[in-house]
Amino acid sequence: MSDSVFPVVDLSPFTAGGGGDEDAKKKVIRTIGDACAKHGIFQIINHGVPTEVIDRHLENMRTFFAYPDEEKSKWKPKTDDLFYAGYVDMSKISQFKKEELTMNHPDCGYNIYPDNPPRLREDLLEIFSYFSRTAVIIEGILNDYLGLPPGFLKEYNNVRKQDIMASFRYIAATDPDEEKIGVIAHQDASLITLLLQDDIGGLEFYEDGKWKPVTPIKGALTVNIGDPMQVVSNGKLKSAEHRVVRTVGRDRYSCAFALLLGIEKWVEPLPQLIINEAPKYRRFTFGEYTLKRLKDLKDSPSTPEAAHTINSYALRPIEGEA
Ligand SMILES: O=C(O)CCC(=O)C(=O)O
Ligand SMILES: [Fe+2]
Repeated sequence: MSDSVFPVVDLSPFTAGGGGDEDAKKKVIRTIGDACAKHGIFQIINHGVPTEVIDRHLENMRTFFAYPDEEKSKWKPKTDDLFYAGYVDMSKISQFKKEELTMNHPDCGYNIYPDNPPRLREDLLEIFSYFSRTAVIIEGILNDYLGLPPGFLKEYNNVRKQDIMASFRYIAATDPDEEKIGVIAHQDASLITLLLQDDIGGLEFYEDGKWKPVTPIKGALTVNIGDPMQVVSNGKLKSAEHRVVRTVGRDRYSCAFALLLGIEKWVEPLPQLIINEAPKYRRFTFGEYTLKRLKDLKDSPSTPEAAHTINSYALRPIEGEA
């Protein structure tokens, strides 16, 4: 089904109506948890987001990003705040070779919905709510894999209004010899990220000294672990380093849904997970972490070592990492 090294997991025991059988659920928990411990990334099928909702979203984004600049510019963010919404041409302000349309959780109080293509707002709301449901299922699976009390992570991360969905168009490379990075290597600020990519490919994860591609599978979603999940799990689940490489002659469309913490939340190794081992990270608030990430994005640290990463919070050097 996929020649990628990352597992493809059938989520139907958790998504098919009527409740899956317990053994099938246990198997899924084990496979997903082991994948997160080893790679920090896996793909899912039968994840509960209907294929037609996914196809419609990609079609909407192809239509929207093809509009002239003056149309898209009508939907630019109105503030410079931490949280923004709407259309941004990242290639004009950063090293990212992409345009994006960002949507905050509908309850967050700040959103910008382009009025074309028609029904875009309803479609965005629909796919957002599907993604949210699937991400919370994965959070529950990881909760059980870690042996936490039932619903513990859901309770810890109990406010949903800071979640974000961003849809992207990566601009096709024109020359095989040009720099083809679309998004530089990074780890996510989410607990969990869901990624939808079209058939172009280009998403790569760094592991064992190599960049390894995630082969697109129609209708599948890629899931990766972000920094706060690595910390709360005391390093048991791995925040996966990834990047996007552009293709010559073809634009690439993708969409990321981030299950995020509130900025006031403390992030620290959970007490249940440090009974028999020392904590690997100091505690910090999600707000502190987010501000430092944003500063790096604006100021571009001169060396990779100067950049703020999750290792900045390590209490001692983490094995295998500089
Ligand atoms: O476009 C993609 O496939 C990945 C985007 C990404 O890594 C991100 O938004 O954090
Ligand atoms: Fe990412």
